[in-house]
Amino acid sequence: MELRLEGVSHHYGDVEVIRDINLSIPKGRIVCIVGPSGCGKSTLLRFLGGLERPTGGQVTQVGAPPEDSINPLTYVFQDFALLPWRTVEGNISFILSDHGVRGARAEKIIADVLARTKLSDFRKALPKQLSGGMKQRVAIARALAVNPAVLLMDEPLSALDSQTRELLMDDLVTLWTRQPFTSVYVTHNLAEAVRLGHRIVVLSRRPGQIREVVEIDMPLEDRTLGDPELERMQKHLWTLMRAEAEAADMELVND
Ligand SMILES: Nc1ncnc2c1ncn2[C@@H]1O[C@H](COP(=O)(O)OP(=O)(O)OP(=O)(O)O)[C@@H](O)[C@H]1O
Repeated sequence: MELRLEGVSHHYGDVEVIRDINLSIPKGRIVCIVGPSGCGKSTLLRFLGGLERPTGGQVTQVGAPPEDSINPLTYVFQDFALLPWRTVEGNISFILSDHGVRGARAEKIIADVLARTKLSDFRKALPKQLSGGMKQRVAIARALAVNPAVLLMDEPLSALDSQTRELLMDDLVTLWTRQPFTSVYVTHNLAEAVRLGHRIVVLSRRPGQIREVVEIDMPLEDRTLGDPELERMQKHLWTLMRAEAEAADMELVND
């Protein structure tokens, strides 16, 4: 299944937040969306997930989700959003049960996603016993458990320290390499974008418009920290964003 945004625009009251976005999210690819604060990244993600409708244009799903997809459009948020009173496996079984998946089928899925996210030894732990990085692994495991057609990630690593971010990026690359998934990944962090994105969409500040779409051909598993080609890409992205970021910063200060 692919997602497409066609001529998408949006106003909140009199405020125009997004203008004429045309974008496709190809199957099996990670599309990163970067841009200054308030340019509409999270709003676009809500449109893609069907949580909100744009005031103009269309969001379309092309093709059917995989037959075994339990929840075709699934989010991962910055704040993990785990249920504190449920264990790691309890957090995953809760979502599965909510979609009618219980018993042996749920057990099999839980064992699989815990193994894929290196959490098998932590299945009985409570969220409060886990580090931030482990909590986000649980949130990723929970999202993968419903086998989404498109995984919608909103700043998933922003609450983590830089070392933990590196580890989680490695994990995401390993997960994708073993079993490619389709994802839209919103981030402020350009290093994350060049590490994880097959396609990077740079938005201008409000109203968010596409300034440039950067494609990176290098396989994800070859993208190592400090790679000169990736650093060059990152610099290019920063050149595009710098003036917009400065203007957005001033706007916030003046608000
Ligand atoms: N429900 C709402 N009602 C009114 N304005 C909103 C609403 N949601 C978002 N906005 C405004 O729309 C603009 C885009 O917001 P959005 O959260 O999508 O931006 P963003 O690029 O994700 O920002 P950030 O990088 O700071 O998270 C912002 O100016 C925001 O204040």
